[in-house]
Amino acid sequence: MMFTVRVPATTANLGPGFDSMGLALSLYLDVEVIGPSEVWNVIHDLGDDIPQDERNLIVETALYVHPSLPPHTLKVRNDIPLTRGLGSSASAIVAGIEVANMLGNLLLSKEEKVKIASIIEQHPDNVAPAILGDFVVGMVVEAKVRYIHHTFPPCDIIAVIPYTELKTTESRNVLPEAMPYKDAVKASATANVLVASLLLGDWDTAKGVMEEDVFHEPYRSKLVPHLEKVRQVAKENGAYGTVLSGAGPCVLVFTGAGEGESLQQVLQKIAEDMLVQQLEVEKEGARIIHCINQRESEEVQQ
Ligand SMILES: Nc1ncnc2c1ncn2[C@@H]1O[C@H](COP(=O)(O)OP(=O)(O)O)[C@@H](O)[C@H]1O
Ligand SMILES: N[C@@H](CCOP(=O)(O)O)C(=O)O
Repeated sequence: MMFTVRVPATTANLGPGFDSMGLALSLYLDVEVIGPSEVWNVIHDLGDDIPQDERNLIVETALYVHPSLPPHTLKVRNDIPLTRGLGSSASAIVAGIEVANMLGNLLLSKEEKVKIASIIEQHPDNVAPAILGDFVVGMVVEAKVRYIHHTFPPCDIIAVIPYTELKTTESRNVLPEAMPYKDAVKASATANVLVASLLLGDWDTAKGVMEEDVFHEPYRSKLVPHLEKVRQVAKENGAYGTVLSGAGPCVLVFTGAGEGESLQQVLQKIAEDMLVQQLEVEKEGARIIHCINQRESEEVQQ
């Protein structure tokens, strides 16, 4: 069987929803399963740091889900920039689950995929929207995964993506071990109001709290000096809100539907050394975009 798995990029946190909220975006990782081979072989152009054998995250995940899976050759096409805060590692994990599901004929449900991926990642904010599409609010506590999947309210989204890397592990290392009770109550209240307003499509309320995160942005801002400048210019131009995408360094700006193009031009002027790109909400999530069984594949080759 030959098939291609497509998995979208994601943005996690949306400001106050640290480790809990995420949104699927219109950049994609495609993994084509070419056929059986003697050893695992991953063809890609992602650089020498990304393994091409069974140590590759996609294969590692597939073997975690189905340890006796026979080796295959995979071909990767990826327009999700790595280590930028757009969920490339989560997409690779989800692709691995989809590969195992198809090759092992496991018939996993979406819920089972979300559970497996969230336990691997320890937080569902990237993997759940990568699997389900659109907007997900979720949690993993002691291997229990709970989530709500919902439509994100209409808006335009601009991503400001530096050409420099910031590994998620590095960006998590600057976070504190604990926070005072009073701050935790404020952080929770802010996230609660944000999620309630997003679920109701109430941007007026959402925009008041989106930039009020207490959990992570205050600690990470020193690693992403462009966040404040982008936020200020976006606000001057009427945007709803600006947040760090995942662990950064990408910054996302949410603005009114139809206003993205002009805001993109303004932001490109102040972020000349970065990629400024308008993205859509990806509604569908991970899927098989192309599949032919062995017989059809032999017929194609004749
Ligand atoms: N397509 C891929 N194939 C294999 N490994 C990948 C792939 N995409 C990402 N990764 C792994 O994930 C790492 C990036 O993860 P991380 O630091 O969490 O950043 P991101 O915000 O992009 O998820 C890469 O350095 C690489 O090890
Ligand atoms: N909640 C996590 C999300 C990391 O997302 P990524 O796209 O940067 O991998 C965090 O903020 O650390």
